[in-house]
Amino acid sequence: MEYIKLDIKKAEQFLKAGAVAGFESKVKAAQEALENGTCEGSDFLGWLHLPSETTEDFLDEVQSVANTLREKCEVVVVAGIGGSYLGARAVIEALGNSFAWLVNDKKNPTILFAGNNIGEDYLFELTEYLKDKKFGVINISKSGTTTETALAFRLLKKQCENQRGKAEAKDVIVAVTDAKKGAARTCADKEGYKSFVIPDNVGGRFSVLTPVGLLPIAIAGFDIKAIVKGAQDMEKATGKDVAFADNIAAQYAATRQALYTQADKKIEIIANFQPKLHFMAEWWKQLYGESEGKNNKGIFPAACDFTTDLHSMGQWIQEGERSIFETVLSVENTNHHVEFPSDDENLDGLNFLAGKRVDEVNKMAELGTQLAHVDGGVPNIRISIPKLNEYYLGQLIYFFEVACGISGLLEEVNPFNQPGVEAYKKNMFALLNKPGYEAESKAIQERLAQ
Ligand SMILES: O=P(O)(O)OC[C@H]1O[C@](O)(CO)[C@@H](O)[C@@H]1O
Repeated sequence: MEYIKLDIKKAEQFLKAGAVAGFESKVKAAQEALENGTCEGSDFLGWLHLPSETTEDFLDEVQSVANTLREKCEVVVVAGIGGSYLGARAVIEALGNSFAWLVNDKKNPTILFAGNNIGEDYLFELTEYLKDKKFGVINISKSGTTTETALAFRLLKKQCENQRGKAEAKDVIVAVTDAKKGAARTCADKEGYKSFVIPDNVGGRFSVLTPVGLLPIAIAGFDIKAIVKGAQDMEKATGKDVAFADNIAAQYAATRQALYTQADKKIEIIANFQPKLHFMAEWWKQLYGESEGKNNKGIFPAACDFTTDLHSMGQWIQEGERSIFETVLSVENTNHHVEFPSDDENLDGLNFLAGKRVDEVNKMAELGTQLAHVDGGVPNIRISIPKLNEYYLGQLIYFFEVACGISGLLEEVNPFNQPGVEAYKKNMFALLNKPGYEAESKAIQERLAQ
C-alpha cells in the first residue's frame, strides 16, 4: 500500500526561501504539546491515538450492529449535524455509487441524512418518502441536545414506531451519544436502544473514526477495518518523531500558516476534481473552520468542485482579490474505465479525444488549472490520493485531523473548542421562549422592538 502524498512546491514559490522550514521548531513544540496534553483544549485529545487504540473486537461490535440494520432496513436515516454527520457522509459519498439512491439492487440499504437542517419541506418530503419503507434511524449527537437533530429524531422515532410497532422499532433505532448525559442518552436508556458512546475526549469534528462515522459507513456497506487501518498507518507516518521534512501533516500545517502569516493569504479553497469528494470538503471545512476561526483570526476554509465550479468560480479564482490559496485533492486512479468514443460525423470536433480515458482529460484539466491559477497568483498545495477506497480515506481523514491540531496551535488558538457556535443558539432559544431563557427572551424582544 502507498501513502497519500503532499506537494507544496507551488505554494513555496509564493513565500520567502525557507519560510516553511522556518516553522520546524514551532511545529515540534505543537506536536509535543499535543502528545503530552499540555496545549489548550487538552481535554479533547482523544482523537490523537484513537486509530491505534481501536480494537478489532470493537470494530466487530460496530459491524454486528450495522449488520442488523442492513438486514432489517431498506433505508437508514442518519440523524446528526456538523461533526455528528459530515464525516459519515463524506466517506459514504466518496465510496458509494453517485446514483446510490436510484440503485435498487438491495445489496445495501439506502442511506439518507436528516437532523442537519430545520427545513420543513425537507422533513415533510423525507417523512413522505419513508411512509412505505422499512426504515431505521441512527440518532447521533455528542451533546444529545442539538435542536436540529433532536427535532428530526422526534419525528422519525414516532414514524418508525407507528410503521413497525414499538418492539420492532427498538431493533432498528440506534443512538450514538454521550455515555451519561443528554436527551439522546436518556431516550436510548429508557427505550432500550442499542447505543454507542462518543468518548468525552473526542470533539464532534474529530469523531468520524468513532461509531459516529464508522456505524453509518458500515451500514452503507463499506469496510470500516480498512478505514481504521489507513488511519493507523497515517498515525505512524505523522507521529511526532517523524522528521519535519518527511511528516506531511507537519508540512501542510506549516505551509498553511506560512501563507496566512507571511503572504497574506486569508482563504484556503479546497478543490477536488471528483464530484464524489464534495462532502469530504464539507467535512474539512468544519474541521478547520471550527478549529481555527476564533480570537478574530483564522484562515477561511472554502471549497470548490472542479471542473464544475471553474465555470462559476473560476473567474474569481483566476483574477479576483489575491487573498486565496488552493489545496487540491487529486485522485491518482479512478475505480472505473470509460473511453471517449469516436464519431464519424465529429460534429462536436472531439475526435481528437477518441480512445482517451475520461480521466486523462480530467487530469489535463487539473494540470491546466494548477498552472493557470499559479500564474494568476494563487499558491497551490496538492494532496494526491492513490485511489478512492476505504484505506486511503482513512489515511486522509487522520492526516487532516493531525494537521489541523498542529495548525491551530501554530495559530495560537485552542483548536478544540467552538464557543462561537453558541451565539446563534442562544438567540434562537430566546426567540422561541425556551424555558430557562426568560431573561434572554425579554432582552431580545426589547432589542427587536427598538
Ligand atoms: O454532536 P452534537 O452535540 O449534536 O453537535 C453537533 C455539532 O454541533 C456543534 O457542537 C456546533 O454547534 C459542532 O461542534 C458539532 O459537531
